[in-house]
Amino acid sequence: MASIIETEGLTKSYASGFKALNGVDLTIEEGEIFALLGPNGAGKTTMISIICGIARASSGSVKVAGHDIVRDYRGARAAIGLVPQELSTDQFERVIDTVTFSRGLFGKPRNPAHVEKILRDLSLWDKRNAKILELSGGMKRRVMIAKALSHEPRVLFLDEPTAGVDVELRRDMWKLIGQLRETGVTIILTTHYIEEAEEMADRVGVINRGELMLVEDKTALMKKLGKKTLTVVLAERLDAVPAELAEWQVTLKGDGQEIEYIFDTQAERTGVSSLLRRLGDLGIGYKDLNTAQSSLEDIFVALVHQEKAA
Ligand SMILES: Nc1ncnc2c1ncn2[C@@H]1O[C@H](COP(=O)(O)OP(=O)(O)OP(=O)(O)O)[C@@H](O)[C@H]1O
Repeated sequence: MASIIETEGLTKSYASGFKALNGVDLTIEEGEIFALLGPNGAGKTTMISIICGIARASSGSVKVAGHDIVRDYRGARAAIGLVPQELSTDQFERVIDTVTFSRGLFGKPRNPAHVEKILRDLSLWDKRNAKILELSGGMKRRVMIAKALSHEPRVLFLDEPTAGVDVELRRDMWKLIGQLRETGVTIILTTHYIEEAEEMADRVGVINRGELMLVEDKTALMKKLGKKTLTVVLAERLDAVPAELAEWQVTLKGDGQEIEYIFDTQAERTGVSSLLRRLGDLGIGYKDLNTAQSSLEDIFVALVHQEKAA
């Protein structure tokens, strides 16, 4: 795969002297969905703003589709569609007009067929003549995406696409992002919702205090850093965890019907077989066993925690 965005040594110090980004090197491959995860104030918006040419880096460089964001701003910017966190569009304007106008801003010739396609893809065609203020929150967000796609960008930035939306709408948005990817658009999203990265992303970058702590393939990351939970479904319920199981630090779940044991998949000894042997020695029978991978959330919390401790 070819890269579509390359940042090198990206650093941003605000006028206050605060360093919001500190030497970020990142390459985004064309066609992938990349999730940038980080706590509040980590530097996500700062990073997007610099890549999109809205803010200037203090040092370092950004290339978008081969165009330097400073020396060839127009070329770089034309390759980018940005869906900002906040809705920013004239409330009294009609849907079709605002999308058509956005396209014009990039100097692209009128293309009603393209605008129609976007509106249809985003299920906004029936609402094309509605004023923005007449739309639901979810529709307004989709209008923002339609605007960002109006000039046929190769990369779409979504800054917290589902912040503050209900679960159903969030799922719709995920589906939509998946469909957009099918069209070949590279998608970069920032999010606080780990499940969003887990659900959507091909690769994940974790940023904290202006530094990119890791960039990794999502599944590899979950495997590498993840822990697993073993649930032992007991033949008979227990009132308490027997003292003989203390070394595994198991917990009793499901009203005493299950024992839960968390283990490190990478450890030389996971403790699983010794735990099962001990259960056998104690005459504790079980009906079923299952294991589950821990979530990206656990990984993320552990990472940020580790860094704080350091
Ligand atoms: N114009 C500015 N002047 C000074 N400091 C700023 C400015 N803009 C952002 N910052 C600081 O830079 C840091 C990174 O902010 P940024 O908005 O990039 O974080 P974020 O990761 O997007 O956070 P959130 O998830 O809360 O949106 C924060 O500490 C913020 O206070």
